[in-house]
Amino acid sequence: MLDPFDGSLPPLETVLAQTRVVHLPMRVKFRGVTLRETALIQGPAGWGEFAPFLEYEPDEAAAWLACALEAAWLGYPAPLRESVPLNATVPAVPPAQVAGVLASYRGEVHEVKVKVAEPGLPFAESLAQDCARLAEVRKHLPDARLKIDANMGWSEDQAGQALTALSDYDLIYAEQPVETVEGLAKVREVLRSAGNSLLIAADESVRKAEDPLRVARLGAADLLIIKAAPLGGVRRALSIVEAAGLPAVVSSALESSVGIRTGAALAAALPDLPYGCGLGTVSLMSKDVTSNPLVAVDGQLPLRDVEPDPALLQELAAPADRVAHWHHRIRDCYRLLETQKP
Ligand SMILES: O=C(O)CCC(=O)c1ccccc1C(=O)O
Ligand SMILES: [Mg+2]
Repeated sequence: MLDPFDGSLPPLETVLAQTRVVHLPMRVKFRGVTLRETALIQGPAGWGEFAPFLEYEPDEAAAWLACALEAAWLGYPAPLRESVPLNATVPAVPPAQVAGVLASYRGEVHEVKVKVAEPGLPFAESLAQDCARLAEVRKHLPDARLKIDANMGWSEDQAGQALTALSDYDLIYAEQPVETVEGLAKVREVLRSAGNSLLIAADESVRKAEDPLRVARLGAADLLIIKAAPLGGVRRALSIVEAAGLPAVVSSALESSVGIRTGAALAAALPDLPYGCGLGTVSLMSKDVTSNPLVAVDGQLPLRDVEPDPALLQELAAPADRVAHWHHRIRDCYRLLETQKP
């Protein structure tokens, strides 16, 4: 694995001493989360964010720590652009809430990603809700580019049906309709045989895969969704995109403005950026660690550093038992990174 630290991580005790754990309340529930718990780490190059979801074990979370340490100790590769085009993200909300979500994005919205296939409902009902949600977005934004994210929520048969129905909303791509790489390839093939040119994007098949390049090798997707943290940092994510040879869209992992800044650095360093990136999720939160949140205006996210506000870090600070839990996570992940050293 590419190791930007060249075998020498910053000392663990320094990392722990420079870590702040915060609670960020969500405006709307997203991926089942109403309160986002995340750790911010300050190093000589700036701030990094360590935000693996609570259920992630160290084997998965270690890459997220590598990303945070890279941001805080090494900084970012040179940017190729000064701002990054974004999509607005609409969680799986009822149609009546769509206007409110869209209103939380500042200025014009040109591209929207809509979450579909929310777990917990029978397929037909969930598809009817997805159609209603997309129709509502289309009603408010007749000219926007729309895309969907199913987060592996469909079987192959369901995906064929759902994508055929949802193609009526003129989508630019569908993110991770099914779970497996083979499934993505099959769904894509079925669509093509039916004369449907809807593009397929791989997300979980890249960020949760042992081999993130398998999707590209098997021709299972038309584009990749990439996230800096689960891929082990900006430099490693860039090398994966280069090796894959597919267009890429950078997306958030529901971080504060600090983690969004890392995503922006990744997006800004990509030679090609054909779609809006999913880095607008700060707008789905009601609090942030800075009074100057890294949000897009008119769909463009400016590339700038983010400095958490000490008063906000204090106000949003997680209780002591949660801090102890995150120190534990960091220790476990750090040990794994040490053993993964080349
Ligand atoms: O891509 C976006 O528009 C927002 C980010 C997003 O959807 C997301 C955020 C956290 C975890 C997973 C995902 C995902 O893309 O599946
Ligand atoms: Mg996704």
